[in-house]
Amino acid sequence: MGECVRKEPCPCGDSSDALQIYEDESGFCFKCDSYFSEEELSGQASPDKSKGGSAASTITPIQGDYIFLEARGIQADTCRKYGYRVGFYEGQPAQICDVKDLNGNLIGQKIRLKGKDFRTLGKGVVESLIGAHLFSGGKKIIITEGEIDMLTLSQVQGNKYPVVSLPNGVKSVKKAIGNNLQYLANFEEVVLCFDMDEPGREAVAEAALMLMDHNVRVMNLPEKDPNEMLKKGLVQELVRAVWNAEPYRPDGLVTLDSLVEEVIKPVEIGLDWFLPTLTKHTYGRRPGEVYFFGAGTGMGKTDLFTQQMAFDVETLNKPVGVFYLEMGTVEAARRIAGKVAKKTFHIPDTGWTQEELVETIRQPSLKNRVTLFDSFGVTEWDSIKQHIIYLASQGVKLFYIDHLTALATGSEKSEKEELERVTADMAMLAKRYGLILHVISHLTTPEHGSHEEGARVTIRQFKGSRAIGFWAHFMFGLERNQQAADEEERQTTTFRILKDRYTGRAAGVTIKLGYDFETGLLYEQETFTEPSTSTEEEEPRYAF
Ligand SMILES: Nc1ncnc2c1ncn2[C@@H]1O[C@H](COP(=O)(O)OP(=O)(O)OP(=O)(O)O)[C@@H](O)[C@H]1O
Repeated sequence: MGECVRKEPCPCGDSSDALQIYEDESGFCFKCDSYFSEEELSGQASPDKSKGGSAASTITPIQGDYIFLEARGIQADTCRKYGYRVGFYEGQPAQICDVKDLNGNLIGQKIRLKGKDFRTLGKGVVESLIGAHLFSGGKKIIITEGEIDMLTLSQVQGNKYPVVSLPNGVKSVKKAIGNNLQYLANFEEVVLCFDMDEPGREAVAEAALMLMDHNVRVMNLPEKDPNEMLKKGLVQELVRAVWNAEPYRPDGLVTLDSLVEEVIKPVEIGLDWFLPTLTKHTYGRRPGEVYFFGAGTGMGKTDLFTQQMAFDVETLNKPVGVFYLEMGTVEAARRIAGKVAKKTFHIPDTGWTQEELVETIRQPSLKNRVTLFDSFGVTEWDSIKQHIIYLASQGVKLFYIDHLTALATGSEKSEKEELERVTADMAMLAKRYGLILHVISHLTTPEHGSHEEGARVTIRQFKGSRAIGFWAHFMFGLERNQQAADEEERQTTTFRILKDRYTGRAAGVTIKLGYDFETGLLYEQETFTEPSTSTEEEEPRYAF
């Protein structure tokens, strides 16, 4: 570089002799803080920013007029303040916004053509914050996603307070904010006001991470963006949103304070089981929970499931999704109808008539509320999960899956690994969509005796017990001695609560169930009866 040999006007457009030319014909401008090589000054190359300073542009600015942007509700004065004009670009009507560096030198322009077609003139634009040259520091600065929102927020505050825009929407957040961290440190608060959509929220998280050393606040709007609010006349609400901007907090963290309203509501009782004693001990079934049932073979797991879903559709009026992976849909439908009609429609010659079957199966409560999965041999969890998500989108919240063990076959992973994956995924699915999943699991052989002859069911006998034990909200076991000499004993099932995550109190509770061959129904042998509550208000239930 060497000595300054003369002074000249800078290409940044400053007319004074701010550009010092050195012996090697390179130069430095004290106005725009830019270094220019000899080639740049002789017009052969663009400025080298690595040597410090910003890249003053040599673009030929597009001209235009400052007018009232009627469709947006933006006044001409606001446009003038930010250099936002209406003119023509390449023969098309265009909105043109000047982009200046912090010294006020024009470095480029943003052009908005019809149909959200944006053009950028000038290289440094993507690293700048539009409008930043207007504000050197202060209490707070708002950063918007685009120029129109910037103009909107400035205008609703009387064009008195700092508002700047990302140069190229949310995709420019990294460069524009990363390049202006020092500038933003001149403000006590940085308020982010990006669009209220997924990309906007992601950009907030990205910006907040870069602005960790700054005091970051985030605006929340009832509409998609500030200009939408201005167009709807929600000016006061918009100004209020500026003042109500909240400190940035990553998703997933909530203060107790923000939960107070929810917490003080009465605790809700879940959906009833068909077994009153079970409802009493579990406080019902809650959205987001997964229940696992284990028993030996032929013990009545599917039967119990079928009775529960018949209760759901008939008594609770709730739709159900049925995933019986080892039973045909026709047989499953007959069994569900049987539970509703108290007839064993799946067994011939048990005293039911064809008319009864037809009448039952055509009941609106049944035909409209039961959706069965026709597996065609498909037992992959990922496919079944998609069907569950689809049904959830149609309003089905109660699902019955018989059985988990079938879902773990056919995977490249070991059965244990696959069971762990599927079980964890089920729990996430239930939580995410607020579903209730009832899942049957097979058992390993007990150390002593046999399940089919009444051996006790324990948690560790469930196939995939580690994962099930971890993710299940409740685990239940069914025990019955199918070989007992006494007929009543053969039919009596001990329903055992093995795990209770909700209160911990029900674990160890057993309920004796009898089985009526005529109706094909399970029933509690000693039903728990609630003391009379006729004078009390009804307990709140999950709106489900
Ligand atoms: N307590 C009971 N007493 C007598 N029979 C019962 C009892 N519970 C269910 N059953 C009958 O036993 C048969 C087998 O029941 P279910 O298919 O429900 O058993 P499961 O445990 O699901 O069998 P699997 O291990 O084969 O899946 C059914 O016909 C059912 O109606």
